[in-house]
Amino acid sequence: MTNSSVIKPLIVSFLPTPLNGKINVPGDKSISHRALMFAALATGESHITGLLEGEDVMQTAAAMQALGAQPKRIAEGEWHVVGKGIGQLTEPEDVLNMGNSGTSARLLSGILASHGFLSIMTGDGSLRKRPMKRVTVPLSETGAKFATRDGGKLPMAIIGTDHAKPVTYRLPVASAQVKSSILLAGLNAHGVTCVEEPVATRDHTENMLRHFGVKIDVEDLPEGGKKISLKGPVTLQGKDINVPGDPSSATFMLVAAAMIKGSEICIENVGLNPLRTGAFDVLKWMGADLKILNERIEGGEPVGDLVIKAGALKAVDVPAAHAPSMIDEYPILSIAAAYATGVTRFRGLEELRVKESDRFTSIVEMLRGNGVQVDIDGDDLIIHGTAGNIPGGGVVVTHMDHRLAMSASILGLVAQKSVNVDDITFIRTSFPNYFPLMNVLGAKFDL
Ligand SMILES: O=C(O)C1=C[C@@H](OP(=O)(O)O)[C@@H](O)[C@H](O)C1
Ligand SMILES: C=C(OP(=O)(O)O)C(=O)O
Repeated sequence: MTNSSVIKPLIVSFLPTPLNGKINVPGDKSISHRALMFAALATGESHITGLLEGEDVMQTAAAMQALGAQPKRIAEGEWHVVGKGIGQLTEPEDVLNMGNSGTSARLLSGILASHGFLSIMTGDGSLRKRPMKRVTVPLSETGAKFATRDGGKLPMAIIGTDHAKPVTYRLPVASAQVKSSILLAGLNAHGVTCVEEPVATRDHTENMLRHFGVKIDVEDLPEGGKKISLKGPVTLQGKDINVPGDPSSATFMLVAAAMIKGSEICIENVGLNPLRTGAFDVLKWMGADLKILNERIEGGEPVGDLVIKAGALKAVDVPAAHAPSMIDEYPILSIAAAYATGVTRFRGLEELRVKESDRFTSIVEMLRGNGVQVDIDGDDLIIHGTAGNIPGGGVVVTHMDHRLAMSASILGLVAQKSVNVDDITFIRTSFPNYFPLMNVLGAKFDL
């Protein structure tokens, strides 16, 4: 199901008792999407463990199946994929529905650009508002043709080509989805595909392509950022992949435990790719007692266990350059900032406007609607901390945005008056067992 027909509101009240315990969060969403896509493009079979079975990733699985690969669920989080090989996907019989998932839509567009058949892609009411031109413009240089609604929105028709030309492109926005989309088109293009990113973004595509046996060159640019190139066409060899816990999901629990007096929790086996852990730095800058234990490398990605204890939080000034490494964490960090003492400034948040909702505006509405003063200065958010006294008492409109819904639920646990979250259904897109896990820690959500 992609369009939520049933809306589920939730009223959340102050939690007077601490959070405690040890949990594992589900697999990383970014890595899970890539694991299914790359396994489908590989020659041979791949075995995936720890796969996130949230709705977004399940849309990717369904799309790869519709394109002729055979992803099969064996047990919880354990999947077996029979790949088709590069250039060997087959024309889908029906529209590919990407649901709420920008990553599925953008990355798959790249794959489809260099396959010589027609595909039609759509998404839910949130995804149909999100910009696709950021991928269709560079991907058109392969020779593929794109027809979109309303100047660059889904639904979109893609006429791919078996004779894709390699693209050279400098990203105008810091986006791992755009970077990945171009690199994936390059897998079946003849010649060198080259992407320059002015600021480094998550590099799971690069890491996992290497894991599947693709030679990929990454250079640091003298002015900052990176240049990534690969020479196509390539062959991917089926592999085993173990997906680490999602650091973006873990951050919800970390922020809750940092704020709720007397709490101490441990989250095991969390991905610690340095291009994903900006929020952990920010929590430490805010004075949170956060420790990373048992750091190790698993399946080419760093992982570790996170231990956090509640304590006083202070305001922070987060530079724009930090945004790509914590881009999905601003909604929950905005709650930490509202709870902290002092005035926090988050700089350079323009990319927040094109997520599942316009998160820039959604955050402002969530906080102001619950008695927190927020100022806006261009693309910067300025949050006036309440020193632990968030008034609450408001309604949070979540706009089909899972991260807004989870953030609002945590706001309710620490606010003085109950918070009414208008719809929690979209949480299933990235974190299906969010409420049960929070309740294991002692959150007492009444669903
Ligand atoms: O590549 C990815 O897996 C993602 C990249 C980010 O999007 P952008 O590339 O649009 O910044 C992030 O917000 C999204 O949740 C996942
Ligand atoms: C932005 C997100 O995902 P996507 O772009 O894949 O919809 C997210 O999970 O916060």
